Amino acid sequence: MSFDQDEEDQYGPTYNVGSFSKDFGYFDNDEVGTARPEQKPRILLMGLRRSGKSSILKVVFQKMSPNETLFLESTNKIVKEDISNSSFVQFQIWDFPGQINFFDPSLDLDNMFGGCGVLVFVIDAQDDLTEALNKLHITVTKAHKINPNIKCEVFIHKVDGLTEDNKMDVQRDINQRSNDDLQDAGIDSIHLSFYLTSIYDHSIFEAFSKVVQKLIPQLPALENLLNILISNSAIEKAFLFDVVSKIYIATDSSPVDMQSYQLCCDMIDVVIDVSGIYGVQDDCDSTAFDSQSFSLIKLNNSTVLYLREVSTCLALVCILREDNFEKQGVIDYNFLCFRKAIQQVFELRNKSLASGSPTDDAPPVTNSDSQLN
Ligand SMILES: Nc1nc2c(ncn2[C@@H]2O[C@H](COP(=O)(O)OP(=O)(O)OP(=O)(O)O)[C@@H](O)[C@H]2O)c(=O)[nH]1
Repeated sequence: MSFDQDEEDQYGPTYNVGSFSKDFGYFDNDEVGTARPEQKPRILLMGLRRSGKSSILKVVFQKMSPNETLFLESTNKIVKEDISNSSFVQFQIWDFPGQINFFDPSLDLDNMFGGCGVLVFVIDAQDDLTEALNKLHITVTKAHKINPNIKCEVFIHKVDGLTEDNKMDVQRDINQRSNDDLQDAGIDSIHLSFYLTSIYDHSIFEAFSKVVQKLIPQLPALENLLNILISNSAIEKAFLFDVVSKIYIATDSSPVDMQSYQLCCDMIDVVIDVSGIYGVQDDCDSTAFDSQSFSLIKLNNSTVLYLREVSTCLALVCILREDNFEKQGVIDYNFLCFRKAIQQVFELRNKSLASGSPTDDAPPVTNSDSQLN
């Protein structure tokens, strides 16, 4: 695998996001049911100028380091980014220029908002909020009028510059004012979700994980499978990761704490880096990983991090107590059942993509396959 791609290669439209390129050979691509661009769900990134939209896109999906975003130029036209990392992670992101004017007659709002899955509105928490809140109100009301199914997510961004108390105050303020504006306008059918984000920590990855999950109709089936896996394997927490972007597409239903998520992200970094250096031999067709690949890290607090490859660019990362890992055979057997079930969900999704009809169907999930502990 080569890390020395030139700039153009790195950020051009054909760039395969992340240090984890497909030619790495981690996975075989047979399972990727690639959707046509027009079939892909769409995420719109909107907000005032300099609020941080392009930085978010570059940091999460193009592995730009946060410091490099200081040199980003203003976006002056809509930038469309195709994300096709795995069967579940397929969507388009449209990055809008901050100065977009919804009253400009040349703008095709129907095309912009119609058929769009999620609208992410970015607010710079370190800037004056009034203008941002006005723009948020105009944007969500227009979007909702055209597409009542659109999900509206608000990133309260650049919170790295705020103290913990300040963060809470700003979130409460934005939540209150934006909902008051909607109520004053007599609109109560728009639900806004709020996230505190920064590109300088994992918060932006966590927030984007939740946004992407809203585009995955099979999410309840994935969560159910993870619940069954952890309860039968004495696992504390399990994430299903898209290893390219490090967003998690599903987790079990126990609450996510930031520290566990960061630990799992760091583990993926370690695995990718070590594999990138030692995994692939030059001029050789052999791949760094195959379906038997796994990684195990023991921490000095009697906790184990366990990573197993699931399918194309998807990995299961679990956190469990060292004592419980003594029954690794049971965990591995349960994992194989889990992977088989995930593949069935994949197949169903691919079938629905091929027929062009989106479906919420997922195979019935039972825990009869999993071996009880
Ligand atoms: N402190 C801090 N700065 C950030 C963060 N995200 C982005 N920035 C900075 O904000 C500035 C503007 O970022 P851009 O990504 O260009 O903003 P934009 O919303 O795309 O701007 P337009 O293209 O003009 O609409 C850059 O200098 C970034 O480094 C963050 O989480 N924290």
